[in-house]
Amino acid sequence: MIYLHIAGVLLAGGKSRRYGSPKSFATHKGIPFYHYSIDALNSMCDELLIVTNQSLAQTFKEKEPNITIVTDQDEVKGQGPLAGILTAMEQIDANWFFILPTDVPFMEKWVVQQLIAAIDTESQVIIPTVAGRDQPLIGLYHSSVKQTISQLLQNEKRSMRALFENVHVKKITIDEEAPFRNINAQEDYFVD
Ligand SMILES: Nc1nc2c(ncn2[C@@H]2O[C@H](COP(=O)(O)OP(=O)(O)OP(=O)(O)O)[C@@H](O)[C@H]2O)c(=O)[nH]1
Repeated sequence: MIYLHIAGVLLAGGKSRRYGSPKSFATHKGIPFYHYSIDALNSMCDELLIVTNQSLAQTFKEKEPNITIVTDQDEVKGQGPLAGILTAMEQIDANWFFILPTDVPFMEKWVVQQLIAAIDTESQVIIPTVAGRDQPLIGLYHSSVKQTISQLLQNEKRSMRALFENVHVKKITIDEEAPFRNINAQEDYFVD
């Protein structure tokens, strides 16, 4: 078996316009939303990285002194999730990058485990499909997609769809929907 170095990456550089205040630090059961993603990645990954923006970086540093915190690279700053993924790939030398967004407070470790178990030699991106919808911000990105992301952003193509048209994507169907609930606006957050 070949040893794979997997970096866990929290994407937390968004603006939370719809939510109205930084989603990362909103709480579920007294714990900040972002921490559920960190918990799911921790122990499944060889190292952790938080990619955020200038206005949140200091708070993350205070809350997580043992995790490396970076902000989007200047050339791609604020260009959305692909900017965060590219920044992580420039920062860390890993085979795979497990990406999670900051706004999935019902995320669970088994999701991370299941996707890592799907790693093979052909795929470059491995994402879940849940209730018929792809979840592009929850999944594994191989280091070989870095150049493609860089080129897309240089051409101001920021969508995950544009990336998926250019790389080998493997989709894993997952039946349980609960861990994938993401919170965009205040009304999205409720506890059953
Ligand atoms: N590093 C980084 N992460 C981002 C960027 N844009 C969005 N994200 C993250 O990607 C995930 C999904 O973001 P969205 O909810 O679509 O966008 P958002 O900016 O956080 O929220 P809205 O302003 O309401 O659209 C979240 O975890 C964001 O923090 C970015 O430019 N850089």
